[in-house]
Amino acid sequence: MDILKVTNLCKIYNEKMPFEALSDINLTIEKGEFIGIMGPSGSGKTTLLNLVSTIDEPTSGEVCVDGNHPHRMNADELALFRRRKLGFIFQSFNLLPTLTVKENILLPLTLEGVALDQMKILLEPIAEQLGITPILDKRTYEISGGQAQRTAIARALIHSPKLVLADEPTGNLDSKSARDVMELLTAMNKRQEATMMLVTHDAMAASYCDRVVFIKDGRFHNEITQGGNREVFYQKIINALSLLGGYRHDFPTVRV
Ligand SMILES: Nc1ncnc2c1ncn2[C@@H]1O[C@H](COP(=O)(O)OP(=O)(O)OP(=O)(O)O)[C@@H](O)[C@H]1O
Repeated sequence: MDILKVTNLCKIYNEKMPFEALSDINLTIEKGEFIGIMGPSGSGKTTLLNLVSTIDEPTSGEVCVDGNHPHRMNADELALFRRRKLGFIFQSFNLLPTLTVKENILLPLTLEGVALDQMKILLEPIAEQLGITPILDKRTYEISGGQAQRTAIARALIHSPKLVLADEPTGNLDSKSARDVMELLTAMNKRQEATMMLVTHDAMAASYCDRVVFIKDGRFHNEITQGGNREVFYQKIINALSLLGGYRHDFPTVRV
């Protein structure tokens, strides 16, 4: 079953000079799949994420999430669609500093008016799985980067969204925390059958995905699948990136 279907997606930015940032992108993500999107700087990854997350409008083409066409919705429908169907994980965590870890995680349920006892039932297992039960009452400035990202993952998943969108989730983490976060994301992907799309420059992070799609100059370039061995997949990703011809500094060749 398709959770995300992107059809002939194009984006032309139209400021002083029209610029085609995304051309004719087709992408299908099946239920439970964990997909990475990679490509050199300026290749259109953020543009694609912004169109799928409905932050921006396509020039042409379709985005379909779980049978819904968000770009055909009015503002109220779109707000509900984002809240119910999507989960977001950002490089900068985007937690609210005035709230505790627990309040941050519960935010999607609070907005939906979920009863307190139901919130507790949903919170306990996810906090346990992510190892953040002891810090639930802390404020976000009292926790580490790795703990902040685990909090953000809990918030993104607590309402069981159809599609989780992650934008460089390891970008602000040291390599140990980055690895921990990717292992947790993979575990949550498997356990909750959460469908995930991750945009990253980091080959280590991408090696946790089931499939990596490469884009270049706004166009689909190629894709590779993991096949069960993450170390081998990491090497395949590094090879694919070198063939893509991005700038050397784009792609850290460290850490498996
Ligand atoms: N608002 C905008 N107006 C005009 N051009 C834009 C706009 N946003 C992005 N672009 C251009 O579109 C292209 C794709 O940008 P995008 O941010 O999607 O790339 P990216 O692959 O995410 O890059 P990076 O890895 O550096 O974040 C780039 O050439 C960029 O300069």
